[in-house]
Amino acid sequence: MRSICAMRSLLAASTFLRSTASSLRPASRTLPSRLSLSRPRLGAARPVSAAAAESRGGGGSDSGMDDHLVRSGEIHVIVGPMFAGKTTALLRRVQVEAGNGRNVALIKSDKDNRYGLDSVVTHDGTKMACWALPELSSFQDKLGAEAYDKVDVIGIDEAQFFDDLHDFCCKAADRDGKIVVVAGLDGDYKRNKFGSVLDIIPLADSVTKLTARCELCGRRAFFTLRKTRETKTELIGGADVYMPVCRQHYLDGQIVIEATRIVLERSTVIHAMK
Ligand SMILES: Nc1ncnc2c1ncn2[C@@H]1O[C@H](COP(=O)(O)OP(=O)(O)O)[C@@H](O)[C@H]1O
Ligand SMILES: Cc1cn([C@H]2C[C@H](O)[C@@H](COP(=O)(O)O)O2)c(=O)[nH]c1=O
Ligand SMILES: [Zn+2]
Repeated sequence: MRSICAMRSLLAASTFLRSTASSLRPASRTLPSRLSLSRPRLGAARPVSAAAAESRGGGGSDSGMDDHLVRSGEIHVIVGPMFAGKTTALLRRVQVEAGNGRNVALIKSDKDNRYGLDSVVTHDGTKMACWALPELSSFQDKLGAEAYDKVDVIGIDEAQFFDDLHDFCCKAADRDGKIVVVAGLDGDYKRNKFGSVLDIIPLADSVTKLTARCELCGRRAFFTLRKTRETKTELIGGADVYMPVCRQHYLDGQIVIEATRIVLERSTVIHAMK
């Protein structure tokens, strides 16, 4: 009996909280055209803190209400092994958004110097101009506050190389109302999680895991095999160093690599003893 009463009071409390919450939530509405010109994407408006509104340059509106409204941000994550089409998907999404009149900005890690630092380039040569940055926190300063405020969509490539990915995505989507599209490796060549990519899954609206084709059998490839003996986690490279493989060929590859390592170590010892 006591538990039924407790359940009833919990239900009553939750009904109260729900009705209070909906009365606090502003109705979705169209922003003034002055804003919609530079910010065509109008998601559901929702409250933000005064400090957040201020940091977005949120002052200066006519109604006073506007200072506390911001578009709802989004985070979309694209993961998979190398050669799966992550960068292709990212560029396509960013180009569609730009075609819809949104202001877009593309960022990649400056660690990836494979094709120079001024553009993101796919493995089959499609290119788009980008900001190559050492860390995401420098983006707002690089762009300037005014330009940052006008950006609707932020694309991030090679996300595994950014240590401040989680913090940046939180701020960009939750505080600043940006659409953030993130492409990166979920796992490294050892199939361990890579950088902070997996840490942003709980923040995401959508997660897409792409697959490549196994270079050895043509089946779906979920993993990236490193072809060299280098063991550091971060090693920039393309098809010269890596290949996409299915589960079976990943495991076979690990056996071959391990066997090679043992043979090479033995021959070094034998050579030293001579
Ligand atoms: N083993 C491979 N070597 C070189 N290019 C490949 C290989 N497999 C696929 N590709 C090409 O790479 C393209 C995907 O490139 P990209 O979008 O840069 O992938 P990701 O960002 O996931 O590494 C494919 O459409 C295909 O043309
Ligand atoms: C597996 C793996 C990859 N890398 C590097 C190699 C490339 O420079 C990028 C991945 O590029 P892509 O756009 O996904 O093809 O990451 C690494 O440093 N360590 C690894 O284990
Ligand atoms: Zn295979």
